[in-house]
Amino acid sequence: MNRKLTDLPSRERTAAMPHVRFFTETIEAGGISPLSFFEAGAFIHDSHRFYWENASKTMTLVGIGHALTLTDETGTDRFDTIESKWKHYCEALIKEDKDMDPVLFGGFSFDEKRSSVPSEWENFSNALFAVPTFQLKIENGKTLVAINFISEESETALQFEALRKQRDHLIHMAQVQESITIAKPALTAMEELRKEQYLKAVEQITKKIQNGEAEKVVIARKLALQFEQPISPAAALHSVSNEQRDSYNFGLENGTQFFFGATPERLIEIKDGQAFSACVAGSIKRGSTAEQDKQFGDELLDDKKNREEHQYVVDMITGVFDSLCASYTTATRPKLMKVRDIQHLHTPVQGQLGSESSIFQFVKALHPTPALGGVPTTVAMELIRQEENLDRGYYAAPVGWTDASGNGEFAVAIRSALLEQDNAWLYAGGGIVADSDPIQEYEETWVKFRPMLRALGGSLNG
Ligand SMILES: C=C(O[C@@H]1C=C(C(=O)O)C=C[C@H]1O)C(=O)O
Ligand SMILES: [Mg+2]
Repeated sequence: MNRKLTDLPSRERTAAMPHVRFFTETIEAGGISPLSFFEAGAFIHDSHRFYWENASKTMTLVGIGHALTLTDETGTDRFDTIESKWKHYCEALIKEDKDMDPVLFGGFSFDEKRSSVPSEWENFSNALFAVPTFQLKIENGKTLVAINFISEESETALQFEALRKQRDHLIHMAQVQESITIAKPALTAMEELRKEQYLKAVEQITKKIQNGEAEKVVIARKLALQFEQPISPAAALHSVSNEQRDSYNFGLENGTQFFFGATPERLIEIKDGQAFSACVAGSIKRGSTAEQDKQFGDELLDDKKNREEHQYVVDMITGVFDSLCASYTTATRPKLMKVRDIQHLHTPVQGQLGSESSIFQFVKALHPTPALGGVPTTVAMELIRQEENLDRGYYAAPVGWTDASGNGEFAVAIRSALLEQDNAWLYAGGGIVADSDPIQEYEETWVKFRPMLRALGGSLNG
């Protein structure tokens, strides 16, 4: 019998949850691909899985099942609420040195004020986080699998033993699995939802900015796709993971729905006392030859409208770092970030954590940056609600993970889609400033739809 399971904590862990114990047990497991593990997870916990691959491809995380689910419906307090609940559970964690840290994975909705009009996002709370029952992590050439288990009962040995059997079964299935079904079912319909309203919104916002009501506002739109057959979450992830080698590739399963994407935009990473963020705003398409690609890139670096879109983001993110970090550094001018389908202006920001700061405090202070909201933030949010009139759900919102040591990373969930069986909704937007043009913005959204259209097998318009 495992020592940890009989070793009752000698003190009450927390006032709020006196009897809770949080067990974790890690083993090393060779020869598993993360996607096979994710797919094998469907036999155990279809409906509760997640996937995360960071942009530098140094770390992959997969979660199967929920050892703990944290949701929150309150508006502005949701970051604090999730953080304090998570901290309570971390105090009850019983862990040995060989065990990896359990992770809490999930996301927040873009807007804490959700529209009362029903949408495809109805089943997503303002915050939806979970500690997976089975956690796979691949990092530094090591594949680790953990069981996480939270219980209020005093006798847990039998339950834990049952979880070990499930874990072994899961690992076995992932190891023997033939390759994942990657066929892309035929697209049977694609609808541009409220295209005219989108064009009108961009025009209206541009006027309002010219009148001095705001400086920048991001406006988005959506596509609805229908396929001949259901697309499995594993197949969708297989595509993005192969096609988008420089992005954060993520997936969050919620019942029969799967929110996934390939985003180039880091919101915040906390690693060993350091904080890293990225200003990503200002866009141009990739060229079809190396020469043309460079020409487009140079054009973007010199473009007044795009530099303005970008600068608002730099000002805001450096402001947050100024208040939450002991010290920080940033480049004086943007560089180019090139991902498969698009190039962006990019300014990294890095700082030394202040004593009171935490990853959730950064998420709270940063979201929404003017890359997805606008300037001033509250005015921009009101204008988005009025003019865009779209339930963004988790599109453009923070999605990511944190662990019991306070490390973690959140990306901004753009270049994303919500998949449900044979239906998918795709979202894309752009930063509107005083000299924006509706048709050019419309074309920019087509470039931003490309990663998800490519992944799902839709036509690459625009
Ligand atoms: C809004 C999106 O992307 C954002 C808007 C950009 C722009 O307008 O240039 C660029 C990157 C992101 O900050 C999106 O991809 O949907
Ligand atoms: Mg733009």
